[in-house]
Amino acid sequence: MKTLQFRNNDEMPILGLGTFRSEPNEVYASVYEAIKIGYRHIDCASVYGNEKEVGNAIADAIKEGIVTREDLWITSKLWSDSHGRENVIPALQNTLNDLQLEYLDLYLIHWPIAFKKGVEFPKTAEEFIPLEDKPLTDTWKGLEDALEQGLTKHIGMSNFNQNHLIDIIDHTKHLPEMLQVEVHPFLQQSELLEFAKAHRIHMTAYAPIGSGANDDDDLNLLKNKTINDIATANSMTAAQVLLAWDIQRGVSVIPKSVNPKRLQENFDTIHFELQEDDMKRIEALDKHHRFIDGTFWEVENGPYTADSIWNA
Ligand SMILES: NC(=O)C1=CN([C@@H]2O[C@H](COP(=O)(O)OP(=O)(O)OC[C@H]3O[C@@H](n4cnc5c(N)ncnc54)[C@H](OP(=O)(O)O)[C@@H]3O)[C@@H](O)[C@H]2O)C=CC1
Ligand SMILES: O=C1CO[C@H](CO)[C@@H](O)[C@@H]1O
Repeated sequence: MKTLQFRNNDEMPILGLGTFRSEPNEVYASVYEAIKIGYRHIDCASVYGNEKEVGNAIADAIKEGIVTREDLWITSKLWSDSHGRENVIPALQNTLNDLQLEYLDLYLIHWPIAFKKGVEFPKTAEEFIPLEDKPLTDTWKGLEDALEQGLTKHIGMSNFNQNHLIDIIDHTKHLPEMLQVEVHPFLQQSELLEFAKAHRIHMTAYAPIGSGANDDDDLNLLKNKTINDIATANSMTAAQVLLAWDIQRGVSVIPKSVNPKRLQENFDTIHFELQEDDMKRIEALDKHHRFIDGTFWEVENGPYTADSIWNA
């Protein structure tokens, strides 16, 4: 499998498994089956509420000799109620306990937003903490502590824009190595990708096949005519075209599925390559549309609107 190479020569499989909205009662089978298929990269987060079940699947796969810990690349993310240098390692320890691991391969700050301890999603303005009081640079120091203590091999961030990144890059001892953001043909993030590449920061695409959104046919990536025409011409499925497009741009993908057939279908993308013409046709589809639009951060008289988060 193609990999992304890190500064110390560690390699992350470019295709991994997502676990958001994989219910605790279905995520065990999804992760276990994925590992049997050949997935070696799993994307987790404490806020997904299923890390214990993910951990059970990983532990069983290791116990049964299907993989070793070293074969796997495990990513997790710091939730926003644990920003601040002193809160990072305790939060990471909880994740490690749940996942039954001694170390992560990659730990990310999930959002450039801080709120009070124990809050899952703020419902009032008072539950947020202004970044002036909990600067991202301070939280980043907590990730650096975790790195130096060997609790994670790499550190990075998610949902950060260029300004957030510059803030960290300008003040850090250990440079970030990964930026996880929403990427797909309707939100190509080309400028951010160029910026990241220029700073030797890899990019991972979340929601690479549209995050299950299917209310509006015009915004359904899997039903898009161009994607389906390319799929038919190349004996691929629409999902495989979407994943192959990211991979060919050097962007890692972490499609979520709890369905064995779709897990296999997504994994099989590694055998396909798109022609330059097809890449160009997909380039023309950008609509700057977000499936994870950040509206869930909007509360009455609160500090954020969806737009302000992306443009801060
Ligand atoms: N950092 C962040 O803020 C975020 C990170 N993420 C991460 O990225 C991962 C991927 O994003 P996610 O939002 O889950 O969305 P995806 O783009 O991976 O889409 C998942 C949806 O597509 C369905 N699906 C999977 N494979 C296929 C296929 N081959 N054909 C048709 N439908 C398919 C799944 O259903 P089924 O399971 O039934 O197959 C599910 O409904 C997450 O799971 C999470 O790990 C996601 C959002 C935000
Ligand atoms: O990873 C994620 C999945 O979606 C959540 C919203 O429901 C986000 O908070 C988060 O970024």
